[in-house]
Amino acid sequence: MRPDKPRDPVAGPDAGPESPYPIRLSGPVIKGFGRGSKDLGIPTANIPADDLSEKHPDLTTGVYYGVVALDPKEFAQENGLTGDIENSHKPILQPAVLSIGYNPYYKNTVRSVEIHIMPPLTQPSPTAVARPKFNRLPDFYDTHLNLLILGYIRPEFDYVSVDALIEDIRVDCEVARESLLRDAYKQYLVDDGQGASDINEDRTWLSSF
Ligand SMILES: Cc1cc2nc3c(=O)[nH]c(=O)nc-3n(C[C@H](O)[C@H](O)[C@H](O)COP(=O)(O)O)c2cc1C
Ligand SMILES: Nc1ncnc2c1ncn2[C@@H]1O[C@H](COP(=O)(O)OP(=O)(O)O)[C@@H](O)[C@H]1O
Ligand SMILES: [Mg+2]
Repeated sequence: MRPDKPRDPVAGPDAGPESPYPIRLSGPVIKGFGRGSKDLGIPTANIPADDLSEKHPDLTTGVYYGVVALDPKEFAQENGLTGDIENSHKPILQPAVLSIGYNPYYKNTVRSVEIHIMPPLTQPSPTAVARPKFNRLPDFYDTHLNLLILGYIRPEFDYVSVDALIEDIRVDCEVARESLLRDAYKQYLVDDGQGASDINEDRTWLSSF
């Protein structure tokens, strides 16, 4: 059960991702149990755990933050910065919070990798308030997704109620946002021309489909 302790506002070192991060995972968006939207009001794009099992078999289960991109050939997205429909070949890099594991509240028997895509960090955070409306895009099942995991937030827990689970995920969104807003992490989302070559490489990888 979740310990009754206050949560830290950020996770991971301010100086930037520390080994084993960043971790690259890819896959097509698959169907989960259909609970994210229906029970929680929090859609999560599920990808197969195969890539994780192959490349990082020892990665601990838990909640993480990072950056995702969706293949623009399969899913055309509105660019949050301009309001234009982005039909070009340039994918949009988006902040994300994710869960890797067995969802103890639901007692799953197979490990899932589930990603909630958050709105651009330039927009006000919808999850800064209690009982928020979580970010919702049009469905993009089967779309190829690239994910760069940048840091670990917490272990998975069981909860006394669905409301307690939703509230903890709301705080996860805030922790992910504040963590990604730090200078050493922002560069994974936005090319400011100052990024080190390894960060530029990771951004290029994110956009490669
Ligand atoms: C950021 C985040 C944190 C989560 N933390 C937990 C958790 O601590 N315990 C848990 O049982 N499930 C957790 N979940 C998983 C939800 O229970 C899961 O998203 C939901 O069951 C939807 O599953 P579905 O995609 O199969 O429909 C988390 C999900 C997200 C996005
Ligand atoms: N912000 C978002 N983050 C992740 N997926 C989203 C988002 N908005 C819409 N979706 C869509 O919702 C689907 C996930 O909903 P969910 O209720 O978790 O169903 P499932 O159990 O099939 O994963 C994703 O596969 C995606 O197509
Ligand atoms: Mg899901």
